[in-house]
Amino acid sequence: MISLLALHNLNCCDVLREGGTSMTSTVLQKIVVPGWPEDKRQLKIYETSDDLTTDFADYVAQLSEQTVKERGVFAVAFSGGSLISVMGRLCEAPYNQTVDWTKWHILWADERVVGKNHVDSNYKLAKNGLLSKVPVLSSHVHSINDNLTAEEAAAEYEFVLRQLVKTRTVDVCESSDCPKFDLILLGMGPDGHVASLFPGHPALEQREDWVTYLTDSPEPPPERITFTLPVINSASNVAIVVTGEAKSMAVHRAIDDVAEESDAVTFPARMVQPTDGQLVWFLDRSAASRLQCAPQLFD
Ligand SMILES: O=C1O[C@H](COP(=O)(O)O)[C@@H](O)[C@H](O)[C@H]1O
Repeated sequence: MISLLALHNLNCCDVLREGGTSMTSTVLQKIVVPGWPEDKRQLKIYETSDDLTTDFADYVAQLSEQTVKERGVFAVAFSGGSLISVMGRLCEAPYNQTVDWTKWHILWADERVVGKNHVDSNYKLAKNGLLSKVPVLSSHVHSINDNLTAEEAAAEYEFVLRQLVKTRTVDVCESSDCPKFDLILLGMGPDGHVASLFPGHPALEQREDWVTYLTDSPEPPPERITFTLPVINSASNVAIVVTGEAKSMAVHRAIDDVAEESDAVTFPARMVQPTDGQLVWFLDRSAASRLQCAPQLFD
């Protein structure tokens, strides 16, 4: 694994190069960025997608174990897209045996307003790719009601979330009064969208509701619901998983200090900044290939 402990607002980077002896014999590099607490923001870059999926599975399994010890449950929000195939490693040994799946409560950070059997359903993707292969309790899987309009589905999903917060199945963030998920898992589109928060879309500005809706998503299908930024940024842990060269420019705009000034407040992935929680970016080498904060990786 090539690992960077790198944070936003990079001015100068103190680069430590260490000999790595992981299973794939890659080199470990750390970029320590002044001004950012190392324990709050991490950027991890992997030589191969296999390295990434294994380390990501370790990360999720460790958070699950630690949170179940502390709270008795693990409240996690999934996204759809390529993230689910990365999560596939969790269905394999040792994770399928060692993770306490019965303590997981699963919601979706975003969902397409289509039937649960529809090819575009994020629920269906997760069910086929993970949930049908591990002993998660069906009563702990909180998917949207697919018989409603997008507006109704968002309102009902927020109601479900409020009930889970009342019972502290999902914790509460004291400072924002928002749900405080133990872990929110995000992918990122080539345009920088996370969950279904797209650049320039009013849903990105929503600060009141926990769950909002779109009927004009720039990417099909048009009708979606999504967690709002305050909910994402209130989580204890947020992971953003990005692979492939096609997203390298978006990765650069989301992370590098040289990104356009306006990106700081309009580029969705860059706006994921947990207030008190921890953020980890998981990138493969291709996705990281335009990162200016780490050119030495690609010498
Ligand atoms: O539309 C969506 O896209 C993003 C990114 O998907 P990816 O396949 O490019 O990784 C995804 O995270 C989100 O859940 C989904 O609804």
